[in-house]
Amino acid sequence: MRTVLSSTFNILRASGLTTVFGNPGSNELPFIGNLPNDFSYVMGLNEAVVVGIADGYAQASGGPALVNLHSAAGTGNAMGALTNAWYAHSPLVITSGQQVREHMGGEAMLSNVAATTLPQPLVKLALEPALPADVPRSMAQAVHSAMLHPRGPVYVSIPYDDWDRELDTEVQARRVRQGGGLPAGDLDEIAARLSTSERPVLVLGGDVDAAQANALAVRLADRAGLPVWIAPSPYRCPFPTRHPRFQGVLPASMRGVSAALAGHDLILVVGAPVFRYHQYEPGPLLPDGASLVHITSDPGEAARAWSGDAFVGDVPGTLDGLLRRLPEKQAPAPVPRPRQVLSSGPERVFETLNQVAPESAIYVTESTSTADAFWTTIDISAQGGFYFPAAGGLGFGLPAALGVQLAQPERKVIAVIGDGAANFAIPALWTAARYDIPVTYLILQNNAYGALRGFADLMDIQHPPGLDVSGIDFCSIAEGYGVRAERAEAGPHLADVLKPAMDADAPSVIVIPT
Ligand SMILES: Cc1ncc(Cn2c(C)c(CCOP(=O)(O)OP(=O)(O)O)sc2=O)c(N)n1
Ligand SMILES: [Ca+2]
Repeated sequence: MRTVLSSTFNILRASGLTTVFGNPGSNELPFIGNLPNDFSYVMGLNEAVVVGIADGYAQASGGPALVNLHSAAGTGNAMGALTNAWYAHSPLVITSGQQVREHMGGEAMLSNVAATTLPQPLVKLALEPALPADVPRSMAQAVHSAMLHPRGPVYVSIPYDDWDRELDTEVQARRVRQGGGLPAGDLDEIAARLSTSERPVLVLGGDVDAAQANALAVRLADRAGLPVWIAPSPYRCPFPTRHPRFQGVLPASMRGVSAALAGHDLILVVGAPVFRYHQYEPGPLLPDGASLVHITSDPGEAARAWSGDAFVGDVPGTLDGLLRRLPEKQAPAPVPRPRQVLSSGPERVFETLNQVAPESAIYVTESTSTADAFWTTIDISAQGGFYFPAAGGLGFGLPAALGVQLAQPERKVIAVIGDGAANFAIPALWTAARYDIPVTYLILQNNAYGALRGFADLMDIQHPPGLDVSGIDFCSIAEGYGVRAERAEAGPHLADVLKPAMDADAPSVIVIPT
């Protein structure tokens, strides 16, 4: 018998969406209780964990991820994680169970009263089908919308009495393809501006890594002899950090960006907003004498940028188009930057990771005050080697590391989490143990919201409350969720602890006082 449920499963199967990341309520049982044998369910103990796992999975797999949340309360719990998914252009297909249609108007318990407005503005599309027969088509629309550039989360609220309704016709799975390369005239103009500028510089954003275009970016930098910066507040790593042209991550302020790029006459930004500033340090938007060309697949980023001429097109196609227009000559290799050997706790941790982590390791980080030390020290060369909460919303690292590991089982995922951030989604450790997902977690324990101490100084705010998070025994908490844990010092023997933990095919937590 053809039902809304069977037809929806056919649509999901055709889209490769056979893993459901969820946390259930009674509204969701008719859906998850009838999953076909080729579907699986990955549970998080709250919806922030569920969406964090799905976000990591979607980003690391390059495809959509299917989420199932419980009505309004579950959607509300997920909103923090959705801020990150939104800014990471993460294609999440979020379904939420709705009360039966007869109960909705009177707001019976577990009614999602404002289902299509509740997740706004953090979804591209929010649907609640007007009739049961439209659920399968709505699901197909949601999947295509999530995957069309600019990609992003979508939301479908489904009354739970829809699932067993019979359907007269089967909704057929459809293919939707999207073009997107820049017109030849635009590519000619950008290539000409690159060729005629005296001191051009390349600034790359996370969308380059999301588009699997790092190698194209390296070829462009080498061909045109460009120094390369990563755009402020990176959520992915678009360029090898040991490449001789790599200069570092741009400071996340107007004054900082202009100071770092001073002396360049053309700034070519690819796959990043212009720019994701963070700390407010007013100053010139561009250095004297500089012009900016901005390439993005997101019309919203193009429209709201503070400066530059923007071209909306897909990142790989544009990089490839520019390469075809630049002379074949290889610019002379620059002198490699001297490696700074730093000795503070976090730097020693990152140096140790360079020694023991495999080349293909993937870092998921959420340790805000150590970000500069991380980018100064860590070796990241492989595509898809780094994930950070795109909106800075804490509670990403612990669950997203699980999603990344599920999507990339052949690569080692190492999560570096601040002792403050760890508390925002600590129940993710239960999922790590339950599904035996072998992430190695490093919790850097400085007993403080270290980044906020820095901001308090920057903002000249004396001794604000709420920055002390001392007294947390993460080893007991981890063991309580079923994950092996130990403490280790950031010193010469750290490798002796990290190596066996990383080699073990099981999750582990290593707490490092810093
Ligand atoms: C959901 C959420 N809540 C609060 C914050 C504010 N916040 C907070 C609370 C930070 C402290 C992070 O402390 P940590 O221990 O994780 O890392 P550091 O000590 O290295 O800064 S950084 C920051 O922006 C946030 N970003 N996201
Ligand atoms: Ca901390």
